[in-house]
Amino acid sequence: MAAALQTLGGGIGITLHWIAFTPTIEQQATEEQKKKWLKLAQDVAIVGAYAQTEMGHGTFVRGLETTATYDPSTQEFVINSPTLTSTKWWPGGLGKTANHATVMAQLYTRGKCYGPHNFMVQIRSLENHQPCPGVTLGDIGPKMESNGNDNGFARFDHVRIPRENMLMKFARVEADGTYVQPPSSKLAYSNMVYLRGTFVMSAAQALASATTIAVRYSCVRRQSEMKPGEPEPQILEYQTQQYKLFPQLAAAYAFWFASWFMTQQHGSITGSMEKGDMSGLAELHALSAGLKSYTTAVTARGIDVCRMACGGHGYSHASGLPALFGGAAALCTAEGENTVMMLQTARYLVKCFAQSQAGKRLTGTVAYLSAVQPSPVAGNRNMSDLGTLVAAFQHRAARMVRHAAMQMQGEMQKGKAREDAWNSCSVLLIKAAEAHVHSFVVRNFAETVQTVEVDESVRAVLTSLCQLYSLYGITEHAGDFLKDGYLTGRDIDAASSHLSAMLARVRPDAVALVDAFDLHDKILRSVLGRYDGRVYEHLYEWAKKSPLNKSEVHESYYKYLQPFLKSNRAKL
Ligand SMILES: CCCCCCCC/C=C\CCCC(=O)SCCNC(=O)CCNC(=O)[C@H](O)C(C)(C)COP(=O)(O)OP(=O)(O)OC[C@H]1O[C@@H](n2cnc3c(N)ncnc32)[C@H](O)[C@@H]1OP(=O)(O)O
Ligand SMILES: Cc1cc2nc3c(=O)[nH]c(=O)nc-3n(C[C@H](O)[C@H](O)[C@H](O)COP(=O)(O)OP(=O)(O)OC[C@H]3O[C@@H](n4cnc5c(N)ncnc54)[C@H](O)[C@@H]3O)c2cc1C
Repeated sequence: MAAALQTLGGGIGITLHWIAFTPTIEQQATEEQKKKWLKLAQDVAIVGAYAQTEMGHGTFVRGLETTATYDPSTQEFVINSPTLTSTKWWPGGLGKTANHATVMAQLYTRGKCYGPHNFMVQIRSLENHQPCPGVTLGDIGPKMESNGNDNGFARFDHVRIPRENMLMKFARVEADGTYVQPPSSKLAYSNMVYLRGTFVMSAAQALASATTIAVRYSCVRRQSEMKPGEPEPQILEYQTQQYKLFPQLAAAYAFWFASWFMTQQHGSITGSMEKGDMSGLAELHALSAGLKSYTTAVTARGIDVCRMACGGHGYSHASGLPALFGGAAALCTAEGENTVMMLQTARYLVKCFAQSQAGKRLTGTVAYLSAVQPSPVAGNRNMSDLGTLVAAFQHRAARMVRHAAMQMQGEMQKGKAREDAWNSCSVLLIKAAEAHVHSFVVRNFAETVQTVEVDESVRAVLTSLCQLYSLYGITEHAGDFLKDGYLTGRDIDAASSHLSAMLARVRPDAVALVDAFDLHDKILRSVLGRYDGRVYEHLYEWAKKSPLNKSEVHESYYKYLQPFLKSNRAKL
């Protein structure tokens, strides 16, 4: 049933039921509430949306305007949309599919506001799917991509729900209206941390799909003459084509491994939180926010590189690449806009740097900030050694975090308020946070290829891929490594030479590396990326099925072109 709904498309969007609505019940409902709603959601006996974003606020959750006001006389919450901008706007499935929603609203009780909390609201009748009394629903209209998903809007006109519909695992409102504090006010945001973590795998899978399509097509496509008189080569023989595709292929593996770490971290830290230990929440938030931002941004850019590497046919929907790009572009905005998320990571790094300056030994993903020497030790480094490459990325990140933090401290010493100093250093802060996440991805990639249980021949290929990913990062951001002399120009030249060698070394395994993603044609939905490589036959068949080809002479000829041609000819 769920699969059927999933593929129904055309105005039916059940994705968010699975990735946001159901996990919110799992993470924010009490055991009692889970008994009431979780199985209904898991069996798709109800279909839900995660209704947090409003027309006027998506990023600034504390600025949301929807209200949930507790009425102790009836022990109900009154859900209301007080302004036009408080209209819930964007939630997937909200327009036409969902009959329930978890609604994020400002909680008021006894005349005081306690900030955003989640509430379960039935929005459509289970009998006839009509909107419930006081609820106005609709679709927000065509989008860049994913138009099968009915991202919708909702307005609430003093809709009453039982007190028990507030998801009360962390915070509670008693029958008399007493508010009971949660261990952390940010626990109401916990499902966003979870979802951001899943975006890392979504990015990896999207980049894996795009590189599968582009690498396979680059073995089918023959074009031009590499040597006069010789047959047209596979375009994958061109070094420029390898330089376009193999770093994206390496990034797909890097992000795949990063998502393994993210999943493990999320499970471990939320497990500790279940026992009351909140100490890991800040690192989990910073890591999920930074990884989500970094991997989705690189993925969206990488998919477009793959699209361009396929020439004209890459621009056709037959390739599957425009749709992949549109989906990946959504990942850059949804679940926390990328800039805002990277600034959250920067906020955590500045805090950790200050702790390190005060003598605290840092642990976890920021441990290197304590360990890295501020003064560079230039010298002829072995740029093919993974340890050397990891150390270079950590040095770069530590230097940039230190620079941004010191810049901010300097602004405040000149008398600027902290918020103003933050804003005037935020570009530096973003770059430092990106360097931090990049160094994490490189280190995690290197540790994974060195420890994963695979045949040694496979380890050798993965090691080459990790070297390629790291060397590409160093050459693309050479200035960051040269700035304090940690790497020399000779090191950068060596990195470029090794990168060229890695392109040639990965070439023989490129098809095997994309086949290893094991993406069925039905998932890839790409004529160019077909497993059987029969691109041209299927491209022609695909085009013939275009709606425009239903008639030999399209009706637009008779309506527009014919009279236009006629009147132009009459003037000759
Ligand atoms: C190719 C595949 C195609 C698939 C296509 C799919 C398309 C996408 C599918 C749909 C999914 C999308 C669903 C959604 O978008 S749901 C809505 C998502 N919305 C957001 O993510 C909102 C983002 N904004 C926020 O999270 C917050 O407003 C904020 C930006 C983090 C700011 O919060 P706040 O103002 O409260 O906090 P401060 O910045 O002042 O920081 C205060 C301290 O709180 C800590 N903090 C913040 N957030 C968290 C958290 N989540 N967990 C833990 N701690 C948190 C922060 O670190 C500060 O701590 P400090 O100690 O420094 O004070
Ligand atoms: C495909 C898709 C699906 C979605 N699904 C859902 C869903 O199911 N449920 C749901 O609730 N929401 C959903 N959303 C909404 C999404 O969560 C928001 O769009 C997202 O959080 C961004 O918020 P915003 O739209 O307010 O952007 P804004 O924050 O208005 O972004 C505009 C610009 O302002 C900048 N900016 C904002 N704040 C700051 C700051 N503090 N510092 C620096 N720059 C800043 C941003 O960087 C950005 O450049 C979806 C969105 C999309 C595109």
